[in-house]
Amino acid sequence: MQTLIEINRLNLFYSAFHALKNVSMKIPEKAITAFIGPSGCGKSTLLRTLNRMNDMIPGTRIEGEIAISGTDIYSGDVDVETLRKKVGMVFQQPNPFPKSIYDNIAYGPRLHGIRDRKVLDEIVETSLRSAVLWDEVKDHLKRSAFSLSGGQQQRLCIARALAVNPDILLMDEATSALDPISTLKIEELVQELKDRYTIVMVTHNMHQAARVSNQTVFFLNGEVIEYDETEKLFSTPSDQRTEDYISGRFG
Ligand SMILES: Nc1ncnc2c1ncn2[C@@H]1O[C@H](COP(=O)(O)OP(=O)(O)OP(=O)(O)O)[C@@H](O)[C@H]1O
Repeated sequence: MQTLIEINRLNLFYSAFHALKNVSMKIPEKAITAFIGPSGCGKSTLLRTLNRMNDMIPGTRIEGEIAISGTDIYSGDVDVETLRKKVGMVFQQPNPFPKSIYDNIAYGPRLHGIRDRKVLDEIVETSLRSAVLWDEVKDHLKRSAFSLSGGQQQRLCIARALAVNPDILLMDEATSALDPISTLKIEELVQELKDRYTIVMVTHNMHQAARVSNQTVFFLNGEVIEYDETEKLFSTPSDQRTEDYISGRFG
């Protein structure tokens, strides 16, 4: 598999607190990479570095390099808005805007200057289809996004992220607030999306990582202990600490 994201000796500090320690890894293109590890080990922090969401947290300092398609995203000439268009994000709690279903999806494209109604209609339909939500909402596009169930809202947020045509989709525990059936739907959706997008997901659920991802990264106390093909990491991990974690001996 081709590498899309390359992280090299990354260190991240929240003021004096050293949250990521010398992290290096390669994230393959058009595949699903899962971050696992106990609470507070740095999974979300690393995820947020990939579209520079940590820039918004005062006191955050970064050393090292993250290259996407060979470009260092922390170098001076990178435009953060363009980066975030290419690297979309979905959060733990579905967070639709207080707008209609249609306007949630059209929001990003409009922000990027698309005004033509026909073009917007097409983007709305394609994005909702990609998020396997179209059939459920096509007759009520003017309704508030809040009229949808939690699982539907999360698929709407995925559709909203897809509407600006990203290459990468970051998912931060995107199913942990959902019921098992909605979770399964999102897992199936993610499997479909991986043919077109590079997906990086943080999950607390090891079974989910094992079911869904191609590559798994195990974190402990801000360090990457190991990363490998998911099947290999869960069947024959190389580090005793990974073995202990996946067999439930700690964490
Ligand atoms: N904005 C912040 N300011 C200071 N410390 C932070 C901040 N965000 C996270 N941390 C600390 O950095 C460490 C890593 O946090 P992070 O949220 O990345 O872990 P995580 O593995 O995603 O945890 P969880 O699984 O509980 O979400 C934790 O010790 C956390 O308290």
